[in-house]
Amino acid sequence: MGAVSTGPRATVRVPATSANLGPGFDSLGLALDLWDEVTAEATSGTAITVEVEGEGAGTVPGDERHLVASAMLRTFASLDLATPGLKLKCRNRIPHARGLGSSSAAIVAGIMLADALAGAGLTPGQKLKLADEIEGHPDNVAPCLLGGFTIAYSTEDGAKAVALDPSPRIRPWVYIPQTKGLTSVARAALPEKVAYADAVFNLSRAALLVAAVSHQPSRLFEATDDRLHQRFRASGMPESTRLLQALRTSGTAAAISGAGPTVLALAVDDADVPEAPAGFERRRLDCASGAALVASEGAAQVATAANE
Ligand SMILES: Nc1ncnc2c1ncn2[C@@H]1O[C@H](COP(=O)(O)OP(=O)(O)O)[C@@H](O)[C@H]1O
Ligand SMILES: N[C@@H](CCOP(=O)(O)O)C(=O)O
Repeated sequence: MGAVSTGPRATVRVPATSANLGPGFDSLGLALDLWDEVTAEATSGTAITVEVEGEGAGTVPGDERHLVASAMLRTFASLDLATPGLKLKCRNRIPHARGLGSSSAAIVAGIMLADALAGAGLTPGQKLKLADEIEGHPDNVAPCLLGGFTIAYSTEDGAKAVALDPSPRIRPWVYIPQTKGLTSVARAALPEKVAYADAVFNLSRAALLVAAVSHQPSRLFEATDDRLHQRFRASGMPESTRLLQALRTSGTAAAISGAGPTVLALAVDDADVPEAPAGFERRRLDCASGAALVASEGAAQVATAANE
């Protein structure tokens, strides 16, 4: 087993993401222009400390159980490297447990930081595979890593993805509620089986969505409809469900963002979207590029399975 030297420091920025986009359950996702920034330093000893500013301050763990730290540990282990002491500083802007991919952003940040501190040179495909293994579904980690609009899929060799440029005419809006909802809880509400007709419905809408997001935004309203997951989760997020119905009744292309409870609306050009109801904050966000290493110093390249 190798070791990471003491002293290297790296900073990454990772975007929020909106997964599913209606019909593309566990596959489609969009990177959004709202970022967490995390700095990690390898220190002597084995202590792991985490300082958090913004979202999650005072609530997320300050030790190795912190999601960025645990993703780093997992990455070092996959590289057959002993974990060094770690000092993490997180500046968080992505709201937690709202369906905007905060956990995927934390996981991607951890993988990228461990890769940078170790000088391992993991490829985007290797990072995606590892991120999916940690997160359990690939649709947020793919746009977080690759940016833009992504189609992610699972294979026997792990998750893979294709990234496409969303049409520049698309303007994402998010309606973020004050109430939280954990993805694990929303996943537990899903049935084991779905009706064949509903599967066919979603297949056609997900395929249409790829065309609509890429170059035919006039189809977005029809393309964001879903029959596989939103209805089963509705009782767990009644206010978001009411908002979703109101938006769609007004002709706005809208879906639950990820597992909710944020609602995503995709407007075209400068079309107006309805005001937020009480209890929600409405924000206009641009589509975004993927996670980036913004600073790195002192990492010596070590021999690992990734670069041998
Ligand atoms: N930046 C972060 N640092 C530490 N933990 C985080 C971070 N982001 C998310 N988490 C953990 O993940 C949980 C939310 O994950 P999840 O239920 O998947 O919702 P979402 O990813 O949609 O925000 C948080 O309650 C927190 O425990
Ligand atoms: N496909 C997943 C997406 C979860 O996204 P998140 O942002 O809510 O973590 C699901 O719908 O469960």
